[in-house]
Amino acid sequence: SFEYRLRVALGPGGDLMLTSRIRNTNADGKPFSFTFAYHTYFSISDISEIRVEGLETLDYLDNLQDRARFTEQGDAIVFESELDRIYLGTPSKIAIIDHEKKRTFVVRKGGLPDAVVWNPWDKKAKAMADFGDDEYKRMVCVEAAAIEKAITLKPGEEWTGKLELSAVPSSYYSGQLDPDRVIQDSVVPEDSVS
Ligand SMILES: O=P(O)(O)OC[C@H]1O[C@@H](O)[C@H](O)[C@@H](O)[C@@H]1O
Repeated sequence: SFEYRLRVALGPGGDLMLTSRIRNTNADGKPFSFTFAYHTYFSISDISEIRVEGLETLDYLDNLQDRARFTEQGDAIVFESELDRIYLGTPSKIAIIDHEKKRTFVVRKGGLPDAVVWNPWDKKAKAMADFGDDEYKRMVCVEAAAIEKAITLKPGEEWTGKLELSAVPSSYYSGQLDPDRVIQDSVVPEDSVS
């Protein structure tokens, strides 16, 4: 058995912080193992136009190919068909850049080494009962996760997994891959950036 506690905090600027704590409450001395993902869906202008940055050059398991392992080759993730991947050993910040809406979502995480990126595209969207046929065009799912290596807790041990989501106004400058810079540069006029 286990105890799960979720702390939800909304910051003054609208940032959302989720803190999950899971404790093994087994009385019989047995360990408890689990995998974890915050299934966060982001509202975007157009799935064909956005980029996900921060996962380039990383290895991923492809859920559409029996979790075969590949290495990301692009300088950002772009979407042109169904995609369902588990990126491994990811940095603590990932950016979802929506040029059309001039908005960047920044995902910050702790205790969660992996990141799932998912969009069902048209065929799977049609097959899902709780998902509109066209809704895949305006969403992307980026999940802070611990999947490749299950977390194992001894009795009494506790694990903490944190997620922080923020939306910042932004223009996308080609080649700007660091989410830190996206935040800092978001107020800099476009013509002052080389
Ligand atoms: O409907 P949910 O629980 O948000 O899950 C959606 C997707 O979540 C992802 O984590 C999975 O990799 C996908 O295969 C799955 O379809």
